[in-house]
Amino acid sequence: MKNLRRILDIAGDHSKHLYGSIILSALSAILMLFPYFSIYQLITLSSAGQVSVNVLKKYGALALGGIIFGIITYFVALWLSHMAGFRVEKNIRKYGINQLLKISLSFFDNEESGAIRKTIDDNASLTHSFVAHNIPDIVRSVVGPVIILGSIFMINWFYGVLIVAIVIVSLYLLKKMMGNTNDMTHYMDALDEMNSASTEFIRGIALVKLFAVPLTVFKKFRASITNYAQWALNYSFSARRAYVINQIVLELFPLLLVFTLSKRAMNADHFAGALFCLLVSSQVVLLLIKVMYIGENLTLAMQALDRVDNMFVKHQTTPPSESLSTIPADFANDRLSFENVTFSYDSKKTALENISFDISPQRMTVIVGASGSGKSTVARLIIGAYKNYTGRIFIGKTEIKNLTENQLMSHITYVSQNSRLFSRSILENLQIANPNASTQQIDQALKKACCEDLIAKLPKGLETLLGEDGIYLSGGEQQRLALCQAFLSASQIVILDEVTASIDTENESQMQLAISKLAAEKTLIVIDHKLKITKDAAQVLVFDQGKLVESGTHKELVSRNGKYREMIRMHEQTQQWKLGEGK
Ligand SMILES: Nc1ncnc2c1ncn2[C@@H]1O[C@H](COP(=O)(O)OP(=O)(O)OP(=O)(O)O)[C@@H](O)[C@H]1O
Repeated sequence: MKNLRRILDIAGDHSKHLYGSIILSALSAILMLFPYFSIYQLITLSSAGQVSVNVLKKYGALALGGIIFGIITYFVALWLSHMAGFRVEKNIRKYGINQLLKISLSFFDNEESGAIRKTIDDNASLTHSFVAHNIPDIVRSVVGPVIILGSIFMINWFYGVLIVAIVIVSLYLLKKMMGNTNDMTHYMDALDEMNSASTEFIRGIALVKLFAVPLTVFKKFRASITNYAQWALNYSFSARRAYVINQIVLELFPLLLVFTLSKRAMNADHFAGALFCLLVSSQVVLLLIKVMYIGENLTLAMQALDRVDNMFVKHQTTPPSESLSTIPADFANDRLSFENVTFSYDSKKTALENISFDISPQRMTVIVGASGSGKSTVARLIIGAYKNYTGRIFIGKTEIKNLTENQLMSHITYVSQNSRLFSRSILENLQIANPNASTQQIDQALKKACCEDLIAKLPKGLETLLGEDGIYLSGGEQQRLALCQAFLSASQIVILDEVTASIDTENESQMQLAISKLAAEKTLIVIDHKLKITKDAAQVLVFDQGKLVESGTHKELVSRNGKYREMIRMHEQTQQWKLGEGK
């Protein structure tokens, strides 16, 4: 009942379709019993010699009518349950997307996008099929046996008691057959893990072909299949004893009935009653077996709902205390400062250690360092993705721990090297950064972001739909449009995280030009390993193994014989090697 309530809540205004489906399924179960009732009546009447053509026609019509209307009402019930099922599926997806919008940014650091989509999609369609197909079946499987039992009691109380005893034992065994719920949870987890590993496998198959590597590199996929097989086996084995006993118990009633009949003196009335009970008892057996399978689907559907819920639980953002969050930070004019900040993603390794620095408003700060030195982690802490650091991060006098992610993100634009556009028109994509931007503002932003040539070559300019007619933009072009979004947005702080990392030289030079224009308007923090724009920066922060080892202007840092100078020297060397190779 609790589970039904949960599904009705998700169905929302379509719950009335579900109620309709339940009522019609019950009606269909009753109608489908009419043929048995007709047979019983005919045998009883024939023993009294009262069967005429008219009586035969009457009960024949009753049986046929029961079957026809039973089928029709069942189809209508299924139609209604499908309507409710689709709404439940839609609402679960909607819930998933709403949760994604509310969830902490750290969530996306830890979960693969493919796995998130699969969890929402798979579990939404699993719940859909339960609502659409299994709910009408559950109703029929419950109503049918109740009516059958009632009529058996009316005919012969002894048979009634016998079958009730069998039903009680069988229900107990059915519950046992659901198996160990713990095994079931592991089984579902293993299934999910295998699904995402298979997606990864399919994605990587091109690399396997290109480099002719053996398939054994997909150890994770193999391990996930073995793990799934193990849990599938564990789960099935945990139900096997109850399953076998239940099958025996369910076949018991017809056997006992035949046995009892053979012991009694038989008159026509007895014969009619016994035949009726024998016929309908097989229905009870069939329906109970159905309950057994549906019961398993119910557990799966409820676990599917739990899985969508649980995916988000540990990343739920906690709102800061009301009094502190209302203190306004002036993102345009205040300094951004780290005071003795230490942070680790897990207990194994410290990602940032005792970091302190000041970033001046409306200036460009460039963060450099080797891979894994902690550059992106600084950005993630500024946008509030993680709050479990020690030390303090301020914008002006406001500690950012006391601001919600939404408050922070409405003032900060974060562009990463993975920023991608939606499959909508370019204009719509740009308007995401500022829904009220005028045509003039958009034109200006395109100009500043050096995107005019990019738009000019598209068939419908700004109205061009991405993804349609095979129109796609390269990663570099998408990054340039992301910069245009940064110009358009009202954010005063812009963080560019390795935006030029994997783009071609033409896009890169356009972007560098755009970045220098952006630096004139906003507080700009650029994470860059190519060391190409450090000369224009007001400040360069040099990171090494989670520590801030140097800071200053490019000129100051070059004059010191430190880490930065070493990086520049190595960078120049690699450039020369490249040139040498080309000769
Ligand atoms: N989500 C995460 N969970 C656990 N550890 C992480 C996570 N993200 C980063 N790290 C670790 O934290 C350290 C700093 O990572 P970070 O991404 O900040 O480095 P980075 O300097 O930006 O490197 P890159 O230039 O390669 O992006 C590294 O040791 C990295 O392995």
